[in-house]
Order: sequence, then C-alpha cells, then structure tokens
Amino acid sequence: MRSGHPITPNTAAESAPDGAPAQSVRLSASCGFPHVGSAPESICLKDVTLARGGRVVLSQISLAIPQGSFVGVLGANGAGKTTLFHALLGLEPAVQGALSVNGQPVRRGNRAVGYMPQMRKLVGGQFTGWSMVASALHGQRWGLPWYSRAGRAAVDVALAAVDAQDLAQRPVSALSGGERQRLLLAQTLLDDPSVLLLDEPLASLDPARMRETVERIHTLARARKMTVLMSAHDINPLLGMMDHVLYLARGRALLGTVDEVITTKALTALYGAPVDVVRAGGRVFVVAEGGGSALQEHDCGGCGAHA
Ligand SMILES: Nc1ncnc2c1ncn2[C@@H]1O[C@H](COP(=O)(O)OP(=O)(O)OP(=O)(O)O)[C@@H](O)[C@H]1O
Repeated sequence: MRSGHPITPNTAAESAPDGAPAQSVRLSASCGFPHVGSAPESICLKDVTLARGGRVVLSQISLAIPQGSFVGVLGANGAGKTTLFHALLGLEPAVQGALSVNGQPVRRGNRAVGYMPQMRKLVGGQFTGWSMVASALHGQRWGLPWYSRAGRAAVDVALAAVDAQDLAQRPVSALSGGERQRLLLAQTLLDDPSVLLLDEPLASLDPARMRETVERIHTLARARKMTVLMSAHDINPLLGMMDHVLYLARGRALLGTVDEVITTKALTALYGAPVDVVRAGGRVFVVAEGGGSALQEHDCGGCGAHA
C-alpha cells in the first residue's frame, strides 16, 4: 500500500471539479448541503478527513448518499475505499469532520450496517456453509454447537436470500470463490441491515460470476431498500446497476451518476492529471497518461504528506 495525500479542496458532488456537472444535486435536509438523488440521505460526510498510519488518505470530503442508492466506490489501490468503509463502521475515527449513518453519528457495532470485508484468503475452511454463516450471528463464536431458534431461522433466511441453500451442508474448503462470496454476503444480511458496505466482493471472480453477483446484490438491495456501497477496481461489471459512482483519487472524492463522473473532463480534474475515459464495445476504460488503467495504478502525486 502506498502513502496518502496532502490536504486538498473537497471535490464531492456539491463542489464538483470543472467538467463534473451535478444536475441531480439537491439540497439535503439533514446533511445541510447539496447531494445527489431525491431520497433522504442514508450516509452523510461533512468535511471529513481520514488518515491511516499518520498519513491523510481522504481530505475534507463532504457528501450525502440517498437511502436505497446503489453506489459503486471506485479508485486505484490505496485510494481510500477500505479506509472510508472502516470510518463508516466506526473503526477509524475521522481526523476531522463528522460521519453519520441513518441520521446518527457512526458507531462501532451498529447492526444497521452490514460489512463484507475483502476476501484475501480462505474463510471458514473446515466448516459447512451453514456453520460459516451462523458464525456471524450476533454474539456467537466459531464452533459453538448451539444456536437459538431465531438465530437458526435467520441463517436459513440469509442463505435463501443469496440462493445458497445448496451450500449449507458443504464444507467451505470445497467451495469455489463465487460460492464463498455468496456465503459472505449471507453473513452480512443476518442483522437485516439498511446499509451494506461491500469491499471488493467481485475480486477473483470471473466476468460471468461478477455480473451474477452484482445482479444478485442489486436485486436484494432493491427488495430490502438497502443502501449499498460496493468497492471495485473495474467499473464494467457495475454498469447499468449503479445509481451513483463515488470515485476516490488523490485524497478527493467525486459523487454523481456514471454520466456525470466517468468523463474525461471530470476525472482529469479529480486526478489533477490527464485521464481518458474510453468507451469501446459496451465497456468503459479509465486510462491514465501513458496508457495504464487509472483504476489499477495509484497516482502518487502529492504522496507523503502527513495528517
Ligand atoms: N493499517 C494501516 N496502517 C497504515 N497505513 C495503512 C493501513 N491500511 C491502509 N493504509 C494506507 O492507507 C491508504 C488507503 O488504504 P485503503 O486500504 O483504504 O485503500 P483502498 O482504496 O481500499 O486500496 P485497495 O484497492 O488496494 O484495497 C494506503 O496508502 C494504505 O497504504
């Protein structure tokens, strides 16, 4: 992971950089500043600065995400996607500013917020699918032999919600990456959250599984009226599903619709360096100067500043 960024002006939707028209911006009731969409906001950031290891990662961000919005969180390695999720979970205090979820200040252990961390290694290898999901029941621990009737029912409902009843009795070690992702998603649903934070749930899936996963999450979110923030390195599997994009780069954030944010002009302004948005074959590519993907490489201009 690379380092953070110097403090830079806020570039969220209400003060988008040149080239980022914010037609859908309206005045938020409780956030107190303009935001995208027409629903009441589910997530508010007011002048928020976040740091990791003493380095500023996101600087003076203000934005509001409406309830029920499906948001793709994009940005290169180290852009601050996980840091933002941790802050919304109450795990990383802000250096400055205020974050709220459903009108309340963020707090650790808020069961209204479901979280699926990045899956970097095998989770729950020796357990069955059912036990792995049950292990996330509130107050439970791995391997406990007994669950309440309500807890068991919640596990069954969560497995059904992600079409994973057939995985319930199979050992997790024998499941594919996509099948394990479904179990992890089921875990996040146990507490019937109103906000889902999904950190790179598409990592290591093939394109067909990526699309299937996005569609499943989208359908679930619509049915349960959940606000979803899903981080990703490729925008393409999310196209047509996102209500909004939250794009992080150089310590700044830009929130809006795909058409507002994913433009050469808007992203060049956000990165502060030439970036091309190229559309080909129904796909979108964000290309940095020199030809590489801007979503794969972290532009470190300004790195090294400390909070
Ligand atoms: N535990 C830590 N201690 C110190 N610095 C950290 C820590 N975790 C992350 N960082 C730094 O914070 C910055 C943001 O990291 P973060 O994980 O939020 O980025 P990300 O956008 O989620 O990246 P990726 O796409 O690679 O997962 C990076 O510069 C990273 O090196």
